[in-house]
Amino acid sequence: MPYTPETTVSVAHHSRQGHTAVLAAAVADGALEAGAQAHLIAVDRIDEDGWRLLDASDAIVFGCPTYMGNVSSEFQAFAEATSRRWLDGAWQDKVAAGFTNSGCLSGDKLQVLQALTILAAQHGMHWVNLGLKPGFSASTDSMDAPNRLGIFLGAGAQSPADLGDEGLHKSDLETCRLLGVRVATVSAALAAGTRVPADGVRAGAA
Ligand SMILES: Cc1cc2nc3c(=O)[nH]c(=O)nc-3n(C[C@H](O)[C@H](O)[C@H](O)COP(=O)(O)O)c2cc1C
Repeated sequence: MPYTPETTVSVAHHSRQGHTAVLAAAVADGALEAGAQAHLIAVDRIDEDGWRLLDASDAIVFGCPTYMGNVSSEFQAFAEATSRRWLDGAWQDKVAAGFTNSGCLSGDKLQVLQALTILAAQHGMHWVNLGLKPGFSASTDSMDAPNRLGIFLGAGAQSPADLGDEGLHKSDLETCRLLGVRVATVSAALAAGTRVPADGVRAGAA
């Protein structure tokens, strides 16, 4: 029986109009399905309990809307507030991943995912990419397939500016759910390789 330790995945997100919050919930759903505990933390309202949850998490998935081709100012305020953790190395070797939503199909989302990747790298975290082939790259493909926008670094989503949550695309919701599954799976594998289980026997041990 393989040793699969329970892991905790926190989704540290900002959302001003609610779209990104729904995507954050999809990431958390995926992590739960894969056997992790999951927490949703709105970074613009984070309190001491929220910081404690992040510090205790095996993985942190960062998410925010794309604003002017970059992370939202609320998310950036959170990123800067993590500098104490950077100083202490508190998030070193945690798993990280990211997602973003924008009004345009592209909207310069890549810049946001790169900013989130660099935040994770500064903390010494292990970045987990999306791990999905593009959903829509041939004339026979469907825009309903996961990763319809063909992004590899993390999950990218798009919702029309004049619509609320109902404007979120089912492909994007599924893409975020699958990111949550992947992060939880990688976190469990990493924990199995580094934590000593109660019975002292790891997967593959004689
Ligand atoms: C200040 C501001 C800047 C924005 N900049 C971009 C942008 O650069 N690219 C884009 O595609 N959409 C842009 N948008 C649209 C948002 O990314 C989009 O509405 C997103 O769904 C908002 O997420 P939220 O509902 O979680 O707040 C911008 C919106 C605002 C309010």
